[in-house]
Amino acid sequence: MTPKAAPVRLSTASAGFDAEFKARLHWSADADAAIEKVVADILADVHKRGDEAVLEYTRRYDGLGAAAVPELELTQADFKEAFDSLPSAQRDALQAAADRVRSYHEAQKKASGESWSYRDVDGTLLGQKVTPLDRVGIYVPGGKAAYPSSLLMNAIPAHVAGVGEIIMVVPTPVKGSVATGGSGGQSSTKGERNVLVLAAAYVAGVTRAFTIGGAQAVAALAYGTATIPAVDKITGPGNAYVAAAKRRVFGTVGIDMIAGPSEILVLADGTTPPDWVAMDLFSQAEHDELAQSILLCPDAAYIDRVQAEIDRLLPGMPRAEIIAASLNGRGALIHTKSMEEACEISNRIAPEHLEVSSSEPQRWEPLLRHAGAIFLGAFTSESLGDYCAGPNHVLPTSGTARFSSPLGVYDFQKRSSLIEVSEAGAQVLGPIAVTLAEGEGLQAHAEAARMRLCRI
Ligand SMILES: NC(=O)c1ccc[n+]([C@@H]2O[C@H](COP(=O)([O-])OP(=O)(O)OC[C@H]3O[C@@H](n4cnc5c(N)ncnc54)[C@H](O)[C@@H]3O)[C@@H](O)[C@H]2O)c1
Ligand SMILES: N[C@H](CO)Cc1c[nH]c[nH+]1
Ligand SMILES: [Zn+2]
Repeated sequence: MTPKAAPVRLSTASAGFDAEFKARLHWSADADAAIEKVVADILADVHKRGDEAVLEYTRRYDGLGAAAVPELELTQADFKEAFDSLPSAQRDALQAAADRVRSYHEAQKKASGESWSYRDVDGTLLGQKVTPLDRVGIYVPGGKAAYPSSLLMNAIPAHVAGVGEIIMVVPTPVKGSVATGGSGGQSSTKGERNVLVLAAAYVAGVTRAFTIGGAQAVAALAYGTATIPAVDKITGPGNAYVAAAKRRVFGTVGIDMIAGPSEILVLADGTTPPDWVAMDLFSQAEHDELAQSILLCPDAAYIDRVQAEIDRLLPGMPRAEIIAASLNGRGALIHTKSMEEACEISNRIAPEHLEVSSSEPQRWEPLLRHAGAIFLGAFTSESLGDYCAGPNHVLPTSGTARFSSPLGVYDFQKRSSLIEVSEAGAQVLGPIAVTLAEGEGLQAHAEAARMRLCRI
């Protein structure tokens, strides 16, 4: 029997609203002690024993047996074969999505990812040199579902940035292994390779790829092994083991972010068909029992209609159990006094995805300050952004949109300041530096500046 999904109903007019709202707001990324221990041990072991440890954990958690890590490497021929084997509709869709994601990120690079400089009147040059990372690792999740779209969202901006080598890791668990929800049964040499993921690697231009996952894959990328090259930065989403491992290797390598469960917030003025809104709430709820779907609306009768559509549509959903668990555990339908108040609450939540499901989206957009991605108007379903609109779908979650941004070309670049002081410029800057250096008691600094004075 299909479970019932009844997200909590809240009203900003009720006295207890603030407390109820806070209680279910953000997923806590607080360390789960058991996961932390497992991950710390895996990282230390891979650091010490390299390939041997990677093989052992891949057998234990993904049920995938191999005699040596090179057997776990996918080849360019595997990618091409997968691409060629796709039905033309899938091939075209993959290519179309990749083209749009590439165009968007090329525009992003043009707007904010180029070197720049200027000269003072005395000829001193100041600027910033932007360079791509040499080698990055992208984590493509593969435990419970396959994510070719996430592969495109990581590899394409890396490519556009000009990254030299893109090393992909993707688990290909054997059915019944721990990663697929089993208890880790028999090991086999045949994992579940997803054809669309391999084809996406072909379309996006991945350099090398290994069928490993979890903390052992993050460790291999961070520390390097005899077979797997160490990278400069690891990007991409993953489960709690992947997130804990990324947090721990930060410093040895860069990371993009720690992405928590998916979130969607729909800000509705009551003009969108309510079944569209119900399905949009489902679209993120179906990712994970811990995903969060919230509706904010000033029209109580409309909220009733959305709940009626939730009841009508849920039984037809293949992932109804997950959707119901997510909506019951973390969902909310919130009645606000006005759209203005709804915008204010949305800013407090700072959701990963924010849909402005309104006939006047441009009226509300200026009021919205914190969100990973903002989807304007009834036709802009969040799912279009997940696959093919163009912007990146790897976004800050759990309120971190207050201070961080979508994955982008800038995550695959770094910046160096450029300073070329002319002889005349040294006469202007020198006395300032001398005074400040002497104030700090740093004589060598002062002398270095002074030596360059008075030559003209
Ligand atoms: N934010 C985004 O853009 C985005 C996109 C796609 C997926 N996701 C999320 O990424 C996550 C993917 O999770 P997943 O599990 O399907 O795949 P995954 O690849 O992240 O994790 C699978 C790996 O976890 C490890 N593992 C599993 N159970 C373990 C255990 N008991 N002990 C030690 N290691 C263990 C295994 O090594 C396995 O290879 C989901 O939460 C999904 O919603 C997010
Ligand atoms: N919505 C997810 C990010 O929160 C990305 C995704 C991949 N496939 C479908 N959706
Ligand atoms: Zn999604």
